[in-house]
Amino acid sequence: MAVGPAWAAAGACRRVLQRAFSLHKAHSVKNMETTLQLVRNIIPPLTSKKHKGQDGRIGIVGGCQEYTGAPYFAAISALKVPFSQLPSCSEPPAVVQGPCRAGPALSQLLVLVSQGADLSHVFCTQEAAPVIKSYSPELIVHPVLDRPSAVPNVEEWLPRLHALVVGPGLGRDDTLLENVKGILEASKARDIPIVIDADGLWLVAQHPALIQGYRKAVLTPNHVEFSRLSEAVLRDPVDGSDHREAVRRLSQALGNVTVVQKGERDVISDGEQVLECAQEGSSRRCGGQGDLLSGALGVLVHWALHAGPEKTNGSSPLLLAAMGACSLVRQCSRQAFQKHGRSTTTTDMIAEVGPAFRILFET
Ligand SMILES: NC(=O)C1=CN([C@@H]2O[C@H](COP(=O)(O)OP(=O)(O)OC[C@H]3O[C@@H](n4cnc5c(N)ncnc54)[C@H](OP(=O)(O)O)[C@@H]3O)[C@@H](O)[C@H]2O)[C@@H](O)CC1
Ligand SMILES: Nc1ncnc2c1ncn2[C@@H]1O[C@H](COP(=O)(O)OP(=O)(O)OP(=O)(O)O)[C@@H](O)[C@H]1O
Ligand SMILES: [Mg+2]
Repeated sequence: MAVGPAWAAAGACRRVLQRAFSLHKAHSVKNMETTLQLVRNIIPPLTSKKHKGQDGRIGIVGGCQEYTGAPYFAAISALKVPFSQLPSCSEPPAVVQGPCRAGPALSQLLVLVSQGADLSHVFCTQEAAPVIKSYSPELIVHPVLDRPSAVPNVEEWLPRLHALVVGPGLGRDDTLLENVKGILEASKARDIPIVIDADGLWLVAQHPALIQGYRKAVLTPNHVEFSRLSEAVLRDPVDGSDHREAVRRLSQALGNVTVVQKGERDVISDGEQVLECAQEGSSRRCGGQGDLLSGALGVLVHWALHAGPEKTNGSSPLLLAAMGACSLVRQCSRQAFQKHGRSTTTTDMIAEVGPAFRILFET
């Protein structure tokens, strides 16, 4: 075989590409670390002065006859995202022997730790409610979504909710979707941050005006949901060769609604900036990981908007929240996979939320 100039040129080209890739990688890692530092800023401090519910009451709109797991995963992950800025000691909270900073007494500290991230409400159909309740006594479950009075029933709770996650396990029944339209309108009127996932994205693809220009919305499409949305909104097929530009375009076309495209790397944009989350996760692709992301994101969106510009240093709060939630889920996936390998399920990942949070945000 002739090994001549063509081979040498190919080698040189490969080296240039490798170098470019590693530079890009190093740059992304640096950017990610800078962004994660800002994410740490938005996490509310743990104090004994706060009351239950003050750091996040999250509502999940979803759960029907077929899907009860998805709203449970979203709600329990919202509940498990812990308060941060715990005592500056290395032990995990479960084994904290006493307050490490002058502050709350041990009993108070343990109460606060065990509260996790306050309260999670699930608004689901009547059939789904007892099932979801039976998964966890910690969730507050409202069997209202298929009632004619669904919208006013949910509206009653809106003044007490800090963020809404719409879509996990919602299904595509027309009556339910019609009710969810009303819930979205009512939530927007109250300026409540909204994370939209799964069948909520199906609804948005049918009616993009529902969310158009609402700057407190974050959409979290997977690969298929992203294509569906892009085709509905941009009316042309997705350019698979440039994920970053595709996500930026969709966000911009929706009036700068934040979009998180989940995948091998998560691509996040508010129509202006584009971030990538390349936190190491795992190759295990069990169902429910996206639900974990949407629930955690509900909490982080609230924290980010609440933190104020001095904490976010001019960055978009929703981009920071998205970067935080994506990193957290991928870290959970990595840790769960280290323990359970191919048998990892989303339940194993939920058990990692606390430890993963500490590794990412409390170091
Ligand atoms: N335990 C529970 O209760 C859970 C309930 N869930 C709930 O289910 C509802 C429907 O949600 P969904 O994600 O299954 O949506 P949908 O549009 O029907 O797509 C399905 C098809 O799309 C494809 N596909 C998917 N991803 C892809 C990818 N990355 N790359 C390529 N293809 C991909 C794939 O097609 P296939 O490979 O089978 O041809 C798949 O079959 C929703 O309410 C959700 O919350 C889930 O949250 C999970 C846990
Ligand atoms: N190829 C991949 N490699 C590593 N991580 C991935 C990959 N694809 C998705 N993820 C991660 O898995 C999580 C869920 O993304 P996924 O695309 O599975 O969502 P989903 O399809 O909506 O999940 P669900 O089953 O909950 O509906 C995200 O945090 C994402 O970063
Ligand atoms: Mg999903």
